[in-house]
Amino acid sequence: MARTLGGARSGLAAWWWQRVTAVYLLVFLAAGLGGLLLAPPQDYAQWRAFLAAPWVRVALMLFVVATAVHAYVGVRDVFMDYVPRGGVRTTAFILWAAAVAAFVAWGVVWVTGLGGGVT
Ligand code: HEM
Repeated sequence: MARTLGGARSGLAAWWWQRVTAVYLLVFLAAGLGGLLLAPPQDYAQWRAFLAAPWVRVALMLFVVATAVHAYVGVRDVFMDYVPRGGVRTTAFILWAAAVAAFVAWGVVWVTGLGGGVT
């Protein structure tokens, strides 16, 4: 019984994380695209200053993390629903986790390098 409840809770947590991250992704994209359309940086110097602003970097880093959590949970759930338990499913989990980890590593390098941060 306890195990059944635990399973239900972890499924609920995954469901919650996927929706919370989906909301952030939608708000980030709408606000980001809307803001850039309304007041686009006019030249290279303005783009650099914009991308170097701490709040922009925090928002972009959250975007990378939210995308990673959202994509990891969502695709993992697809594997759990459609791939039978066993070696193939385990291999799929490992490959997918590695791909998402690589994406996060790339995102960290990308965001910290914006505005000439690593030069
Ligand atoms: C900016 C990017 C993205 C946005 C705005 C977005 C948005 C959403 C939204 C609104 C949902 C529905 C959530 C709900 O049912 O309550 C969803 C579900 C989902 N997303 Fe994303 N998503 C994005 C990127 C991704 C990526 C990169 C992946 C995987 C590689 C992904 C995989 C999924 C999966 C598997 C589901 C669940 C579908 C289902 O349960 O039927 N999403 N997404």
